[in-house]
Amino acid sequence: MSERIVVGAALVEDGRLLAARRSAPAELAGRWELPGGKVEPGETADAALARELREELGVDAEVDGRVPGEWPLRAPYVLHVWTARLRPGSAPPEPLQDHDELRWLGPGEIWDVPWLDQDVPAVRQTLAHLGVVEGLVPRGPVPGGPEGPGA
Ligand SMILES: Nc1nc2c([nH]c(=O)n2[C@H]2C[C@H](O)[C@@H](COP(=O)(O)OP(=O)(O)OP(=O)(O)O)O2)c(=O)[nH]1
Repeated sequence: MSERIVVGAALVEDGRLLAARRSAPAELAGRWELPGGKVEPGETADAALARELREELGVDAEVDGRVPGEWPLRAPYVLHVWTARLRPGSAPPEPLQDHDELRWLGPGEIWDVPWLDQDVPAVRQTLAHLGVVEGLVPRGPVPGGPEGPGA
């Protein structure tokens, strides 16, 4: 079966990254992810992400650029991450669909939430990317480093 893309947003505001806690399905509920969803046939990735953010969070977001890399999810899905920001005048994000809690995580808080296992390398790479463009850099041990989880 051919690969299908799930797009996740690195939505950043004031140097903080938005994380969303999944409410379903049961095996993913309670774990945190980058909001987003599946790219539908015929849809571009950035259009899909803007649509998902509108549906799930009620926001008007501008999708910027892709974070290099792709991360395997349950086959046939792979996760791509794009940076995004709220457009001026957008409503603040609310957990309307698929999520029951949202958190804006500052640089020292990124690893305070239990991300989905498969998101850990994606978030780590996203931080490295955002560190360059946003000054959002993690402090303390980084998962995947010598002492962290997800190595
Ligand atoms: N959105 C998102 N989904 C992720 C991430 N990590 C991860 O494993 N997933 C999984 C959860 C789901 O099985 C799948 C995405 O499905 P979804 O339920 O968010 O997408 P959707 O809104 O298009 O779903 P659907 O109900 O229309 O089928 O990818 C992530 O960081 N963001």
